[in-house]
Amino acid sequence: MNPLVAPESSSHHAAGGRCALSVNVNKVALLRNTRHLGIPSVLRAAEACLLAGAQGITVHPRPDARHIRSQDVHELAEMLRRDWPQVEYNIEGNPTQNLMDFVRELRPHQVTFVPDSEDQFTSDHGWQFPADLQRLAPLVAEAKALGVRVSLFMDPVPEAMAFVAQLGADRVELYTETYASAFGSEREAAVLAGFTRTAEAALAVGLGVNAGHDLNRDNLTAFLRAVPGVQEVSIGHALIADALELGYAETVREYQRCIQRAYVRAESA
Ligand SMILES: CC(=O)[C@@H](O)[C@H](O)COP(=O)(O)O
Ligand SMILES: NCC(=O)COP(=O)(O)O
Repeated sequence: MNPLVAPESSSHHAAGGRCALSVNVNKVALLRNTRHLGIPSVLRAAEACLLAGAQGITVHPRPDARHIRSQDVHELAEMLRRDWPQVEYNIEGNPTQNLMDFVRELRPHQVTFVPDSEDQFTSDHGWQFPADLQRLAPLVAEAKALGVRVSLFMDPVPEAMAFVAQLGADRVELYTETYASAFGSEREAAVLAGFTRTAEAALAVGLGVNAGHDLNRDNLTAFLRAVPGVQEVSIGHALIADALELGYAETVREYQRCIQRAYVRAESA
């Protein structure tokens, strides 16, 4: 299969340089896997989200294939290459497990390295530096040599950003669960300030900033207002849950409105 790698100038940003929305379709596959009927269709879900204005598709094929399977990763790559050449394909996973085979074969636009164990319930932490430097260095270099943008899943620790830059990665994906669980509580402002400082540190060393995990329609706008330079959010669990009630198209439009609201205030301030 031809690689999906886009020219360096292709940033896959939403119009106007705003944060792009990448829809994670893991949970569609999770439901599909409870029968042998092929429904709901992962491909049709991705297509409906793209038709409604999503800028990217994210998958996290776990080694136990509990949701996204190897066949899904390949079929999505083929569909995006054929029908949606401007759409970013982001594959997440642990490069010391099953991820690099997908990277070598499909060369997606972006790969996000996540330090999950094989049977992890869901992602719950980022890479630790300097401890993870040595084992990540050749994997980052290999993905980069294949022309794939590399993002590292990171906790909001400003001091760690220099290590990511030292590795030659392009972006960080800030692990936002701590923000999501603090949202609406007295801890929210302090937690959010940690994300702001981390994004500032990332930008200062030349990294791009992505974010994801437990972002939703309630907490997304406030996050984007407070955290500078976020280029992409990947959202799955809440978005697919919303789509069960609202449908894919209305849900994607609603998340895009959440993103737009973050910029309207900034632009009119
Ligand atoms: C890295 C990250 O935060 C997401 O990929 C999240 O782990 C989704 O994975 P699950 O859908 O398996 O929870
Ligand atoms: N990288 C985060 C992601 O893809 C989706 O996370 P979630 O919205 O399912 O928590």
